[in-house]
Amino acid sequence: TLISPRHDLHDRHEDLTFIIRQDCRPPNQVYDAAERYLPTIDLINPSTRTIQVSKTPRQETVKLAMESGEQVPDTFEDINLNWRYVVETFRDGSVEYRFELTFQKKHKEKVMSSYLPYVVGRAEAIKKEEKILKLSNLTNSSVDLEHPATFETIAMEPDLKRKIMKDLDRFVARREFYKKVGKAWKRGYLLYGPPGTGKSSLIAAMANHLKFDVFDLELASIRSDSHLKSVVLSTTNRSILVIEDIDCTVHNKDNRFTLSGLLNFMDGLWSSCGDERVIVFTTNHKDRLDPVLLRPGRMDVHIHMSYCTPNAFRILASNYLGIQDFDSHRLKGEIVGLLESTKVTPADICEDFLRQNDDDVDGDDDDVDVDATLERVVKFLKLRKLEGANNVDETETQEEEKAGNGSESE
Ligand SMILES: Nc1ncnc2c1ncn2[C@@H]1O[C@H](COP(=O)(O)OP(=O)(O)OP(=O)(O)O)[C@@H](O)[C@H]1O
Repeated sequence: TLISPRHDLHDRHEDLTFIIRQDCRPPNQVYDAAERYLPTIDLINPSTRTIQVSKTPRQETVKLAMESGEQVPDTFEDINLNWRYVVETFRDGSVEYRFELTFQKKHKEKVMSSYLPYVVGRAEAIKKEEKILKLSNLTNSSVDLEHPATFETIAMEPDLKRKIMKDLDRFVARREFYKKVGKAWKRGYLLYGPPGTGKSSLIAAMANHLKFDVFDLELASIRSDSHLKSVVLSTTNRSILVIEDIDCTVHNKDNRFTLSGLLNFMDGLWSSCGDERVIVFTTNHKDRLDPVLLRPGRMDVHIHMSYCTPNAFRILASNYLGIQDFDSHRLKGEIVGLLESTKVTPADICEDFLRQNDDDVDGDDDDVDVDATLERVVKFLKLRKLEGANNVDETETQEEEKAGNGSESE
């Protein structure tokens, strides 16, 4: 129906409503902020009829959220505001999610310049406190990252672990430094090592440590520079961008990416993504990467994820079997010797430990027979050694090194 302008002018409204739609690319920050902020004001008021309640296994408390059609009042300084949440399904099956924020028109300026920035700021602060992180593969909507790996549970050399945590902490604390030296506030990591050594677990531990979201950037689905740009723009600051298996990308069958295409991609990635980003590349074969990819500035820190070392084994034994005093166990020497001469990944060890639990017919995980378990581990390692006859070469230890000649400005 056409409404005549005259009619419209006579129809005066004291109230104004902002429509805040959920947009995916780039995301509507105000929508995301409202989603986080509103549960912090009392969602249940005299007019509330229904409310969403949820809790994931890792959340400590039950979370409330507005249900479609429900309203929540808020006050800011002397302004009364009303939030309404609407989910609308259209004939073509598409669904629109939106917040409607209504207030007296005369407060328009203040709402724009003070209230909405306040809401966005509060949401940012809440996000930093939240333990639940988002994991997104950039093609589907994001899901909560429920990966439980933390630096405490991850099995790797304690020294390397400390170095990585220190590097991450220093990176997030150095906004001013990056600004001063005119460097983009980003940090690139290359995680390399055989499958099952914990590259994905380390990424989750990094995200849990920094409380950053994780975006999995599937290189194979990138069609062009502009597509890359729009995908990268849809990711948020304070996030980890993951590009897995970069070696496969250059060497895959249909040759989708030439080396120069990949270099363009990486440079585009650095220049188009926002501040406070960690970019993680993973590969199972660092030796297959062209050295130009390893140039400083593209990947600042290289982390070798190695086969299971005795130190890593200690951590897994403590996590999975509750063994705190592995060093005083009679089988320690034999296990350490086998680990040092056998290529077995932490994932293999985890699997073997889980098998022990499965064999526990009482289903009583707390009551692990340590002796029997470690004896079985010895058997497993011996079998592995025989099967492979592929002993670890001397250089295969976990290490951390700076890219190139360490030219990163400090
Ligand atoms: N270093 C580790 N510390 C703790 N758990 C580990 C470690 N490495 C592997 N695991 C266990 O093995 C499983 C598989 O490991 P993960 O997926 O992290 O390895 P990956 O190196 O990323 O392998 P891929 O290259 O195949 O993706 C994990 O879910 C975790 O349970």
